[in-house]
Amino acid sequence: MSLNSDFDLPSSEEAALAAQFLQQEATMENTNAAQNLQIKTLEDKLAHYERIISKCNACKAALNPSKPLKRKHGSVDLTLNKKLKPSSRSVALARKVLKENFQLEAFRLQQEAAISRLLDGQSAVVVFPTGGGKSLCYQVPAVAFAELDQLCQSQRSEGPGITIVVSPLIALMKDQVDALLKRRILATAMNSSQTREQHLQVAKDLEAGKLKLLYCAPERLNNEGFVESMRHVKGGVRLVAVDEAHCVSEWGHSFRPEYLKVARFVKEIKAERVVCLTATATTKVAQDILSNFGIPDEGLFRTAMYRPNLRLLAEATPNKQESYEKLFKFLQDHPGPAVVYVTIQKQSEELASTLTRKRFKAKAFHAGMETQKKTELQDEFMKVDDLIIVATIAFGMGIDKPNIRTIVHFNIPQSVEEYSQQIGRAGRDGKPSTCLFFLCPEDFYLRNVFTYGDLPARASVREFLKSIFDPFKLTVDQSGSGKSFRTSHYTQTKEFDIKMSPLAILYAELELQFGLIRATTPIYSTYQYEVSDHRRWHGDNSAAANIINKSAKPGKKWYTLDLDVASLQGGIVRADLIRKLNQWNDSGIVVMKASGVQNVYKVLKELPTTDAQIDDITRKLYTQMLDREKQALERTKQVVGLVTEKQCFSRALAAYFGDGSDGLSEECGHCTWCETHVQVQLPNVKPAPPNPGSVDAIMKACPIRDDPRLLARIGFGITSPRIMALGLKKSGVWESMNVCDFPTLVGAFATRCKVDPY
Ligand SMILES: Nc1ncnc2c1ncn2[C@@H]1O[C@H](COP(=O)(O)OP(=O)(O)OP(=O)(O)O)[C@@H](O)[C@H]1O
Repeated sequence: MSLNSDFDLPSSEEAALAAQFLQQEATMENTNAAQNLQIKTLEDKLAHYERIISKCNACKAALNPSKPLKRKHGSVDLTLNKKLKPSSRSVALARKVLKENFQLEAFRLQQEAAISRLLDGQSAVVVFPTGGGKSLCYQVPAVAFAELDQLCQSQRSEGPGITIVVSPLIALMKDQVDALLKRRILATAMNSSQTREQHLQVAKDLEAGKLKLLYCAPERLNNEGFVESMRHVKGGVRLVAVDEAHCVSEWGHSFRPEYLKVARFVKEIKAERVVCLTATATTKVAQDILSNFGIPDEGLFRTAMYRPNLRLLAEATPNKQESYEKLFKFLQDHPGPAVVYVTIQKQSEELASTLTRKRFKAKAFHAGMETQKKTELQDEFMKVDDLIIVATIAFGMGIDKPNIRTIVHFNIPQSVEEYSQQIGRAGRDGKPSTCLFFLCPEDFYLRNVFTYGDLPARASVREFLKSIFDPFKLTVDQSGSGKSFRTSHYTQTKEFDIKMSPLAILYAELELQFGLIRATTPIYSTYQYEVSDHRRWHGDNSAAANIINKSAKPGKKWYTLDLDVASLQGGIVRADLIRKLNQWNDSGIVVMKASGVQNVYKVLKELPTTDAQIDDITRKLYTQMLDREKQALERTKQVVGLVTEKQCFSRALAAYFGDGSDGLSEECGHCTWCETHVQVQLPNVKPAPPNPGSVDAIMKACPIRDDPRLLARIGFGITSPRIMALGLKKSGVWESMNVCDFPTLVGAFATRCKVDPY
């Protein structure tokens, strides 16, 4: 079975691109060509929207602040009284902005309380369900700061400053920015999908103090240039909004190490306040977020999870074939926009074509598809009311379709959080909608493949640490102020058989927990260029140009330059060579592209070098990794338990998130348990014991003896960078023991290899 990662994480080249952009920025200023660039400016974009608005009377009326909307609620005082106490003033200001800039009548849930706390200068954590309106909690303050300063008579000579929104999804950023621009609120995003010109435009807008909101991915916070520019941004950073803030917590279902650095960033840039937003936080995760950002308990705004219009159903089947039959029937009985969630990309393709053959209008959606195709599909889904999307988790974030009538989980979701987030997309219009969760013993295999796939062998972690702590690999910084080392995460995953995401966690722990290193702006190792203007290219006789031309290897069309080799051979610093290449590129002499991202780490403390020191760190890190694996197993149990225990599903879901279930009686009356009082029971299928013949066959196919986990992975069917490199996936023994319990399999190989299982 082929498993493709379906997580739409921002590209690891994101930060590297930013680095390139910042390096290029200095060069651009001196280049005449730069002034001639046809840049699509923020003003262009706004003018475009202005043109649309000017043609539409409804828009004109709604957006024209000189003609205030008729007030439905007479109590809102739109002429703000400067003498009001801070919180009443903040409430009045927030309501004014909501009406005038967002054309909305009243706040929902605890929006008003959270926003006025922020306007009063304090930080907050907002836990609202999907579609609850979290975005307004930072967008309203971002707009309100200018007027707040006037009211408090604390106007800043440099302007009202900006709000930074840290968000993991590039597609989401774009939607939000477009929506804000339509409302004439100046917002933009900095991300890897942008061209260099767009990056430069953002820098200019920042410099001019025009922007109200700037969206970026957490990876950007590793970029020293970005941190520095935010430290000195005009008017200061008034607010940092952390979207998907559950990623901060190691207890969360999608912990992302880069998120741990957000709190440090907030301190370093002296942001005035923070708002952390999430749709899914258990009590433990919410506490983790609060403590990470030093926010007191009263800063937590959490609303009830219970959605009375959602009917939560579950069905257990002995095999997948039965689930198919039941799915067809269910979709026939429940027409309307639907999303069927599956675990892997291949399944989404296969199930979509099966449904099409059965005459349903169904289409697959997953992270492996081209961006344009995904956008088209999302647009189509928004427009029509009879499409079934068969999707992996890649679908849904930012989809704000009010009338999704049905959500089906065709496989077991990763956690209660994921389940809750996905069902939360149904029935946003408040109308009755149905969610069906299929369970079948086969599905546990897939979940286990994911769960057991992340933990590397202990020896791999040790070897990795030994390698990065190697004093001979350290280089003295160009400033002479300290030492640093460079690595390629991509190469290291293969070298040490550690997957990308646990590798990133290891680096983050070394940085944040042990304080040994600090990630800085990543760099490119390889540049390629194609000459467009030979006359000017030949005419450049500078030292940097000569070294580049001497070192670059010609190809059919492109010259390839290994920057380190060129720098070493030519005796010239990398930065000078990059500057020259950028200059050529900017003035149209060459067309350039860069590749081979290298992560750069500054060494902050003396690195451990003795065996005992390295063993000690390995032990600590590995214990944490084992704990994470246990947590992942527990998450599967919890999500299955939610619908297989004798309990009201809605109540159990609310309780999971520590929600008092206001308005929810003992039984919701519209879940499988409440409707039938019959427990959903999974057939009891016991794992098979390891087959000695298959164990022998794997030992024969793979000579590795110091890594029983790797041998067990071959039998179970869990890929790893080394397994891929050794081509073991194509061997006859691949997945030969996928009916066994994975830890038992590791034990069996450990016994055969006479080593410790972990
Ligand atoms: N007070 C309000 N009155 C009316 N509509 C609102 C209000 N607050 C938010 N909305 C609308 O609700 C929809 C969902 O809001 P938003 O995208 O901010 O939700 P969210 O909590 O961020 O959801 P998700 O978790 O899916 O990202 C948007 O269309 C938004 O305009």
